[in-house]
Amino acid sequence: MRKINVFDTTLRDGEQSPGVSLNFEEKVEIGKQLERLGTDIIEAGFPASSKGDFEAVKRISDLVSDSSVTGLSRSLQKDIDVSWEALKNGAEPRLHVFLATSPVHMKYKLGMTPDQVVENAVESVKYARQRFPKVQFSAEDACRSDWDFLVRITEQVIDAGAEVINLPDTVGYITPAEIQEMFTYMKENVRNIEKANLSAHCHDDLGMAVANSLAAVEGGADQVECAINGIGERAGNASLEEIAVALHIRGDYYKAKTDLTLNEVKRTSALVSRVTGMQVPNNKAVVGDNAFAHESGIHQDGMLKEKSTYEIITPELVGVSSNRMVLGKHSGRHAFVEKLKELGYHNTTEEEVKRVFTAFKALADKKKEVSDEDIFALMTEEKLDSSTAHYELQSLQVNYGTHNIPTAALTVAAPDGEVVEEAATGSGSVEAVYNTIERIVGDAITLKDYRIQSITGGEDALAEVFVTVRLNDEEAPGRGTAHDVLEASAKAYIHAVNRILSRRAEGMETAETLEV
Ligand SMILES: CC(=O)SCCNC(=O)CCNC(=O)[C@H](O)C(C)(C)COP(=O)(O)OP(=O)(O)OC[C@H]1O[C@@H](n2cnc3c(N)ncnc32)[C@H](O)[C@@H]1OP(=O)(O)O
Ligand SMILES: CC(C)C(=O)C(=O)O
Repeated sequence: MRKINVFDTTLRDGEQSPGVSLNFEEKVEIGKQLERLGTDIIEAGFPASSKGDFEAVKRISDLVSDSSVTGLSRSLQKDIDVSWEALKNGAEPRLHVFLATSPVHMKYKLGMTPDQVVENAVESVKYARQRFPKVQFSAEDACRSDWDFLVRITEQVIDAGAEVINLPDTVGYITPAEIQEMFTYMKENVRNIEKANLSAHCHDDLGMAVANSLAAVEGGADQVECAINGIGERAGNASLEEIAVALHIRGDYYKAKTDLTLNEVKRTSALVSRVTGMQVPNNKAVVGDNAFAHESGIHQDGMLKEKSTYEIITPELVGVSSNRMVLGKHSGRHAFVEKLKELGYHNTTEEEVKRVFTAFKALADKKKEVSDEDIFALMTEEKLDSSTAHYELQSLQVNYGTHNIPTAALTVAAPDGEVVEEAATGSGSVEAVYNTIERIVGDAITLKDYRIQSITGGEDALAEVFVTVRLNDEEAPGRGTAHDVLEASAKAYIHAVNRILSRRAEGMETAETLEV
């Protein structure tokens, strides 16, 4: 296995993400975490760009000993001098100096001829080598540069003392096949290439930064430059975690590996996301919240039988505690029964599972994700309420408007099996529902207490209603759970009535038994 050096640029190119500006403490915290992650090189900033960046690069360079710390410099002696001041006390000071090599950059941005660019780059590398033990030269916009010009400048900066040559895809333009061919070309045509390592630094403008970095490795790159969560200028850099995990999982194909401590990946990603304020999308590979979540019934069933059916990366590999089975509208019975067991329901009958699964599917149609608390509520209803089911709500419709009298229409299965339809008005929607139930039961019912709470947070949370009602001389509490507040209110009321009727039936049974 070939070792690939990981050059992290979260603190330099990553900080160039529009809207991101890290203070001293934040940069140092990320620097320490990158060392824990095991990155070979940490590009801590651009020392000549500001006093703050200078101080942060200096602090990280002084503090970090297990990674080599570097800073970026233009091809100017004053930038190199400032970088030396920031990095000189580090364990392995290294300079990253760059100059553009593409026709468009040389002509319009730098106003230099190709010969002047070569001359200037060589001078800077020689100057830097008088201080730094290790110098990396980047040919900015290499992927839009003439390959033979790249060969020429590379040979000369290697002769001047550069030991790493970076060929960046500065504007995210190249394709995987092209970059692989370009690296192969450089390996085959640069006469002194054995004295230097080649590095790839890819941007994601066309969404190919990770694919291009891996293709560069196939073409012979010894180093990849990347950022945590793929942050960076414009659409960002290649994402470090995706490259590292791809090399780990597909080492059989790439025949290459990194020395990263992969189980620090998730923690590093979370830190960078929190500190930069750049949220990681849920569906982001490796570190997104959904990366180890399974929602559909067929996938969940496969996972329960054998994890490798649908999981090529174990969550533990990158420091995520476990995968997640999300119960939602696409889930099936296998995952549902597994969840019941996990929640401690070991002795459920097939009939119970069937009924609760039906209620779960109905809820999942209305709610994005069914939580453990929701399932507890459904099971509580099943366990406690099916035994007292005298009246059973079948459907409910409420008509409410600020200028109308609220009207409710309910369909309820009565204790004798008859399906009754009734309607009534009220001063509010809940009262209209309760007046309708009173008509169906055919007896005076008084509401003594009414309380409502949501079971989980969010707009689509389940509502739980608690009531106390009085029917003739008897009082009973009732509880109802539903996605809708009015349905939960109706269920709670009917539940209380059913309890009173059950109590009466039990009393009668006892009296009859006593008589016998
Ligand atoms: C591809 C990349 O990501 S490169 C890194 C980009 N990162 C940054 O630019 C962040 C930090 N930059 C800064 O803080 C500032 O741009 C500074 C301090 C570096 C320079 O600021 P200023 O002196 O105000 O110059 P400004 O940024 O406007 O222009 C850049 C100048 O550097 C020149 N330049 C650009 N690249 C290089 C280079 N590699 N070597 C030498 N000069 C360069 C430009 O031609 C321009 O020169 P000019 O003023 O003679 O036209
Ligand atoms: C300075 C270089 C490496 C760079 O950031 C780029 O070309 O994108």
